[in-house]
This record gives sequence, structure tokens and C-alpha cells, in this order.
Amino acid sequence: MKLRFTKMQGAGNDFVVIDATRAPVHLTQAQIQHIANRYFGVGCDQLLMVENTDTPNVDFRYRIFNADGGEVEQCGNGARCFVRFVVEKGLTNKREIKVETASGVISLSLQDDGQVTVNMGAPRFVPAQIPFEAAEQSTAYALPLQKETVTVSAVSMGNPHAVMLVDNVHTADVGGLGPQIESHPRFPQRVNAGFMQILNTHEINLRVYERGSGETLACGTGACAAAVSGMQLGVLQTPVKVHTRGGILTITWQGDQAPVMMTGPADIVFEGEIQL
Ligand SMILES: N[C@@H](CCC[C@H](N)C(=O)O)C(=O)O
Repeated sequence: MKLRFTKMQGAGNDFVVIDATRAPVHLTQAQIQHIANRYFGVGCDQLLMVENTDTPNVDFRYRIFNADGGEVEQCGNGARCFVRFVVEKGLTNKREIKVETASGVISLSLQDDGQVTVNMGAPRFVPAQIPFEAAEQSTAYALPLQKETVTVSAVSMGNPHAVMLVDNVHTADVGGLGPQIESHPRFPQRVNAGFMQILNTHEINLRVYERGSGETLACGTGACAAAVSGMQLGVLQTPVKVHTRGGILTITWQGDQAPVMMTGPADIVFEGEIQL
């Protein structure tokens, strides 16, 4: 079978986007792993499947699969690419779009300068909702790893995140600590591991070792998780400019149940067809 796709990127987090609105597309986990493979396939951090929905007042459904083929709840950079995709492909003429994801409905708006703003909903800090095993809720948890104990904040942005403060993001042991945090037994559904360096109260450097994909050049939900964790810890204030290895994301949050707003780029790179 030949499958048409669009290759996209948002701040260097890259995606293979499949249009399943005209005809249903079913991919096995092995096929998704093959498409995501940078040597034998197209190469991407996540595969996004754009589908129709029957839910009232919602425009589309979009499904997110990590490079390991596992389906996940949320993807911030993917959400921006999704909106750019449905507009450029003529699947809608709206600029304000509501999309259903596995973790609920989110709203997106495409701006005239090509940047996309996503209402990511309110962050969740209750351990059971992340999910994270903890006796009680806190802004910082000690997490024993193989050779050291690190301190992390735990938050759900629809998907689970652990964020730790580091002195220098460029020299942080993301490749060594990231996989240990990702698979830590206190995160029963595994977790995305963020490494955040505070530059000033409105600016951070961030690297994220993503669950199911490894380190990516940027993680949108990771940027939201880092910004809100920093605000909870009292070291950041809204708005927060997040410098990732692939670009800049801007996060605002007014606290409590207010939604986290994320703004950043989303671009089409090329179109293609892959033999499966
Ligand atoms: N790159 C994404 C997050 C994708 C999903 C994540 N790896 C997970 O497993 O939760 C983003 O931009 O948010």
C-alpha cells in the first residue's frame, strides 16, 4: 500500500501528518515505527492522524502516535501543525478551530503572521491525574534514580511531565537521566522529562526527553509544563519565553484553573508518498 503524507515541523519537533478525513487510515504499531524511522522510513518524532468527528461544535479529531508507535493523549507542537495542515489543505476555512484529542477538546487559532496559538487547557497537579504515585500533592518531589536523587515537579498538560531545574541545559545529562525519569516506576504511564534552566523570571532554556520518542528539538506540552512548574515554584512569571533547541515558544498562564496558552510556529516541509 502507498500512503500519502505531509512532513511538518513546529520549532524543530517534526511530524508526519496523515489526512484520514477523506478515507479511513489504519496503521499498525510496526507501520508507525517504520514511517517514523529516520533511516528506513520518512523520519519523525510523532505521527499525526487527522480525522472527522461526530462531536457537536468540534471541527476535527486528531490522534497522536509517538515514534515508538504508542498512541498518546496530547501534543502541543503537533496541535499547531494540525491547524496549519487543515487550513492549507482546504479542509476548513475557519481560523479558530476546535479539535478533539484523546485528552479532551482544545481550541486553536491561526494568526496572520503564520504563528499559531493553542489553548492547552488548565494544567493538572493532582498526582492521580498525572498519573504519578505520591502520598500527597507538592510542587517538588524527590525522585531516586540509579546514581542520584533528583527533584522534579510533576504536571499533566493532558499528557504527563516531570520537570527538573538544571544550572546549564547545554551540559545537562539529558541522555542519561531522561530515560531513567521516563520509565520511573512512580509514573505508571511513563513520563516526558523536561530539563529547565531559568534565565530570568520571563525566560528559560528547555530540553525535553520525550516519552516514546527520545530527546526532540522542542516539546510544546513540555514548554507549558516547564513554564507552569516554574510559576508554581515562584521562579517564573507569565509570559514565559521558552528557548528550545529548535525555536522559541511563548507560554502564558494566569494561574489556577486558567488555561495555558502556547504560541509558536508551524510549517509544512514537504509532501510525499511512502510504500508500506
Ligand atoms: N512533542 C509533543 C509531545 C508528544 C507526546 C509525548 N511524547 C508523550 O508521550 O506524551 C509536544 O509538542 O507536546
